[in-house]
Amino acid sequence: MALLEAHEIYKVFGRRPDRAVERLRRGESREDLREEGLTAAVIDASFQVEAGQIFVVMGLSGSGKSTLIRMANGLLMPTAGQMRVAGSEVTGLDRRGLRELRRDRVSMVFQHFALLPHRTVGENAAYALKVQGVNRADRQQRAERALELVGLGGWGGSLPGELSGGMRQRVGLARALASETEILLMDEAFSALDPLIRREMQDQLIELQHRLDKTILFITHDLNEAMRLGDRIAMMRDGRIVQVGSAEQILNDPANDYVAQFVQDVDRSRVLTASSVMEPPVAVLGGDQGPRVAHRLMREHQVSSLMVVGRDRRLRGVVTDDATADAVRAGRDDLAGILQPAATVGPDTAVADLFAASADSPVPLAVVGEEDRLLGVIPRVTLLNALGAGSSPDVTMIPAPRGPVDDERVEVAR
Ligand SMILES: Nc1ncnc2c1ncn2[C@@H]1O[C@H](COP(=O)(O)OP(=O)(O)OP(=O)(O)O)[C@@H](O)[C@H]1O
Repeated sequence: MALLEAHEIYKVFGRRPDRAVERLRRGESREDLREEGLTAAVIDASFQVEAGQIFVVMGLSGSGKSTLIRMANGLLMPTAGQMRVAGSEVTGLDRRGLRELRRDRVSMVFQHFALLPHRTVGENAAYALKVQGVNRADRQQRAERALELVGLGGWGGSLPGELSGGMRQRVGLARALASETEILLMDEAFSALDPLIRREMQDQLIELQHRLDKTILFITHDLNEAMRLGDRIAMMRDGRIVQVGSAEQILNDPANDYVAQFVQDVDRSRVLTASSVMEPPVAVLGGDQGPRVAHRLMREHQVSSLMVVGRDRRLRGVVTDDATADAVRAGRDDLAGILQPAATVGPDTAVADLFAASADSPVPLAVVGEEDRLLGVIPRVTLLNALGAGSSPDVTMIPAPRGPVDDERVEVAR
């Protein structure tokens, strides 16, 4: 079940917003309403965030992102539609329910969170806990733990003025983490930072998310940030969500011209991963097969190398046609001596890093999952195409087969 779910949400600012929603539902446009001084900030937005995901809402200024995220913790109430957080409907909560929601379930990090300048970093990190009435010893302990998580262990006694911008942002993050809620809302949290520090914070957030398994709703107007962080991304335009998908889906299959135009300058080679350019191997060789079978398979499939997997599907290495032909001529009946180690990458390796990983090897790159199980191969030609992926829109995209190599292909070799 989704941990956070928005269902057909509308938010209209201005007089008689309910009637405005009816008009929008009947097909009137945002501009029609604007002429009358009404702002349709969010229009018919639906999405689901699964537990443990980073869900990014991305859009230009004024597209409705902040309004949307504020409805996830009840800072704003939808004009129509439902927002459900951890099974409870935010719209239906009274003041006390909302207080509990913000205390126990959802904390928020802002772009410019006001650190209290005369309070120490530790007191700032513990601030939300103090407001919640957590006792002093507990809040100190939780704040210290949170500061350590963001790399500020030992800074608790300093004043905010003694910290750099990036460090202050970490205090804001620590403040949210100290609440120990399962959901974090982050509104342009890194937008005020220098590019290098921003990247560092993004890396740290990804790392923290892996470690703490938080569910994060992250707002940004920066597409590269969205692509780096988002397990899923909702693209907003003029109050509407125009596409929801993974970075790869949005790059490879933009829902409309607007999204296509938006993503055209993205460095694809950094966003696309090995799993999006790999292909299933035409055939693989069982580890207990000999050079004869290898030779026949390579001829049949007109390939010059074969990946060799054990019965457990783990990659054992690769054999080439030259070596195999020699072994057949020499009358050998096992692969010993001709099996070479294959160059391998994980499915999440960025396309930009594939070429280095191939170590200039003439055989395809093997993509392996957990325990070295073969997921697919990336032929040289794809690698060369993918190298130009940063600049060329027509990089070869091959649908990613997920999971292990299918049985049929392994059987060929047996
Ligand atoms: N309290 C409000 N009263 C009236 N209009 C509002 C209010 N809050 C937001 N709006 C309007 O709603 C629209 C969406 O604003 P919102 O702040 O959600 O967009 P955004 O995508 O977060 O943009 P930004 O990145 O600039 O904050 C804008 O036209 C904004 O002017």
